[in-house]
Amino acid sequence: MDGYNGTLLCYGQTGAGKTFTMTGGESYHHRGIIPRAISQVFREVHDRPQYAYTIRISYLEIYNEQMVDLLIPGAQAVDMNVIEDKNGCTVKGLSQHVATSEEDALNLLFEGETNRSIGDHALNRTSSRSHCIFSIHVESKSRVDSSDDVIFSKLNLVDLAGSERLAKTNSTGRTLKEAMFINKSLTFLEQVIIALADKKRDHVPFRQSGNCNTLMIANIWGEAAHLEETISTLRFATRMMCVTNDPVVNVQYDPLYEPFTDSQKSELAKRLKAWLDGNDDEIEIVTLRQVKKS
Ligand SMILES: Nc1ncnc2c1ncn2[C@@H]1O[C@H](COP(=O)(O)OP(=O)(O)OP(=O)(O)O)[C@@H](O)[C@H]1O
Repeated sequence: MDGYNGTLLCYGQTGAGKTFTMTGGESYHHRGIIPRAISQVFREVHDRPQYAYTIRISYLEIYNEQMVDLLIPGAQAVDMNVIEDKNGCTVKGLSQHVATSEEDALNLLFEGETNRSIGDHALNRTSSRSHCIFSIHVESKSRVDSSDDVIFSKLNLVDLAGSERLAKTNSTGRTLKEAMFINKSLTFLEQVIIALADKKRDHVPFRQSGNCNTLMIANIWGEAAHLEETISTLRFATRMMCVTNDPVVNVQYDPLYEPFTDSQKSELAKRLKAWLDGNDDEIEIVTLRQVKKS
């Protein structure tokens, strides 16, 4: 709520409880981190009337190396690119939906959930076959001070697909192909974390994401049969703990609040008068907002 980006991700072997942690079980009592985060965000919005907040939601799935917008009905892999700007990485083309209440945001979560790719294998009947990123975009502006600063931040809630030993999941055909993509992308993630954790390395094999508070939840399946996977997850978590980050607040100047020159003011006054007289219907809400400010 204060302008820092945050990422929370669940990592671990298939069936260890990542989706259960992130989204939750069927009852309200077992709701996961995403619905809890949504509640908390709207509670904070309510408790901070001195700020005007706009909350937007996006829900991205990465399935077999293709990006899918889960909030577009009949979601297909559409044209989206990852672009990097000073606020970090953004997916261009991914839809963002304004949520004015907790209920709106939960509906978007459920809508996205129904579009997710789920498969069935020996270790999990409802295994996520993709990586999913539910993002809460927060934009805020003070209502009380005269500053024109707008603060942006983003909370990414990430449910990674599970790492899996192909022999254990008896995967064949489509499930096998998915598993190979999942394992490949998790290997890339591991390489990035190893590089970020190693202070002596100056090359990181991906974009440096930099300004994000990051928390990883390591999900394990605590049975002897899964000891090997548990050790591998804990080893990865240990590496993750060595990564340091330097989060910053994302502030931008709102160009809509640029002060007007005298000639712009008189032009606006003329157009406003015409609009009030019913002779000019081209004035938009944005213009009225500018006028109010000036
Ligand atoms: N703490 C828990 N309490 C009760 N049930 C749980 C718990 N954790 C996981 N489960 C159940 O175990 C099963 C597997 O969990 P889940 O689908 O969350 O695993 P996952 O790590 O997301 O697996 P995958 O990587 O294959 O998607 C689900 O039926 C889930 O409801």
